[in-house]
Amino acid sequence: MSETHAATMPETHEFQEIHEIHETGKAPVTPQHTASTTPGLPSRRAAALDGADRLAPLRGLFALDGTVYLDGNSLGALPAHVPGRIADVVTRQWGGLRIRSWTESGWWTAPERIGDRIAPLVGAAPGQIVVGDSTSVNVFKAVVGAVRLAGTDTSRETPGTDAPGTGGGARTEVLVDASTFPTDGYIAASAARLTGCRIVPVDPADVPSALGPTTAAVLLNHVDFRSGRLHDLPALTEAIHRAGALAVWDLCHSAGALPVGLDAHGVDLAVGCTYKYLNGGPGSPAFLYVAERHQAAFDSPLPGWNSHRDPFAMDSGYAPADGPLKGRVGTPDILSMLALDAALDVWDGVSVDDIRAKSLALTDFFLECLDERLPGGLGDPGCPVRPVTPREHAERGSQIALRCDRAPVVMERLIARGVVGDLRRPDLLRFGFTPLYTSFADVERAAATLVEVAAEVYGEPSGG
Ligand SMILES: Cc1ncc(COP(=O)(O)O)c(C=O)c1O
Ligand SMILES: Nc1c(O)cccc1C(=O)C[C@H](N)C(=O)O
Repeated sequence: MSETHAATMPETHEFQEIHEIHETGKAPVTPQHTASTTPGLPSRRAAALDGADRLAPLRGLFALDGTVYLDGNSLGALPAHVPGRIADVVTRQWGGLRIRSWTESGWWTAPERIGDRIAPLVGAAPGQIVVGDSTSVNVFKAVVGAVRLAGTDTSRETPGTDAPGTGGGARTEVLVDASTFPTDGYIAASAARLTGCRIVPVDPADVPSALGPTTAAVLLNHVDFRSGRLHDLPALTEAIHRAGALAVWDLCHSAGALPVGLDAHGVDLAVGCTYKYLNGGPGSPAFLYVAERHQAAFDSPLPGWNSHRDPFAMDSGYAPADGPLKGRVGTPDILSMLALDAALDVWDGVSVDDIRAKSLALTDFFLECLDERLPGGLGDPGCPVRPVTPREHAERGSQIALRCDRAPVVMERLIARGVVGDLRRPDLLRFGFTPLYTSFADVERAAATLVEVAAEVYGEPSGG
């Protein structure tokens, strides 16, 4: 749990102090901050960048304090209107309408309705995304579903009865990103065992050479959760298809952060969480995309009653619904789902291309500020932090990860000074940049505080 602890919010007095700096432009003088280099006011450059930023007004839609919040790649900030909407769901819909809300408040159809709201953000036409369950559960549905679509699930009671059957049992490998977020690796390994496949961990760059006639499916992360590296979804999907296999993408770190183009690039299945860049709240439900062309043959390994063609027939025999509804399982978590529904309102009229442009400008500016302010710059051999996120825009997600051998103490002190990133053990500092609410002034303050903390920590005997 130490990562979670490292991301704990500052104590109240620290909040107040930072708030004061922000509001008055003057750093309060305390023993800890006497020699602070934290700029009171943004530089002209940061102010100009903020002045020219057409997404800047969206910041006002979020409940933010004086903290610089750079952890939206783990848990997005709260859109300010969500508590009111949830209060209405609880008191009027649940409290007043009670069971009538399943129909009158649209509860029953929320998974596919909200899926259609997420669709344009990931480049999907309506009718292909369903919201519900966790990302982990959706990885299971997608990987087993992909292997079945490849026609190679050797463990099925009636093999080949309703799958296209392109492999005739020959496609027995599932390739998985070797540096994947752990849950994907665990679940894919279990999915492979259950379908009579073998799991093959592979570096995403080596996927083209690892593909072959035995590959059934490939599970990849669009953006690596540690390094922030963006993988080439169009090229990898194409290579996977050339080998006759199916591409399953985990979009947790790209949905809401950059254009994905699911339909345009012919992705087969995809999953993603909604609590990072989509700001759906802690534990908000994940989403599952099944490309329209696969929906008829998609055979969910979790065919719960909510995916039945006529759930209230309470039939003992299973007959799947059409379209994305096949991805549903059991009763949706309505409170979380409707918090997400409300949170998605901030996207009305927002272009994902604008989000991407700002994301790259924010991460460029962060690196630029560090380069200017760290003695010798980021390239100096003695520099205490080294970027592991690629500099090339085409390979960068919306976070910057810095390797730092004293990362735990550096992140603890950053958080104590109101700059919230997170730690991935043993030596990674992660900073996520959510273009909807992060300003260039925030970025500058984060960089200045990091320079200040690094000077302090590296001026002390190690172990401190
Ligand atoms: C790439 C990736 N996949 C999956 C998950 C986890 O999914 P779940 O929603 O099941 O906790 C995360 C983050 O928690 C993630 O970063
Ligand atoms: N899902 C999380 C949670 O329930 C608790 C703490 C962190 C998370 C995360 O999302 C971690 C995140 N996927 C990561 O990139 O590290």
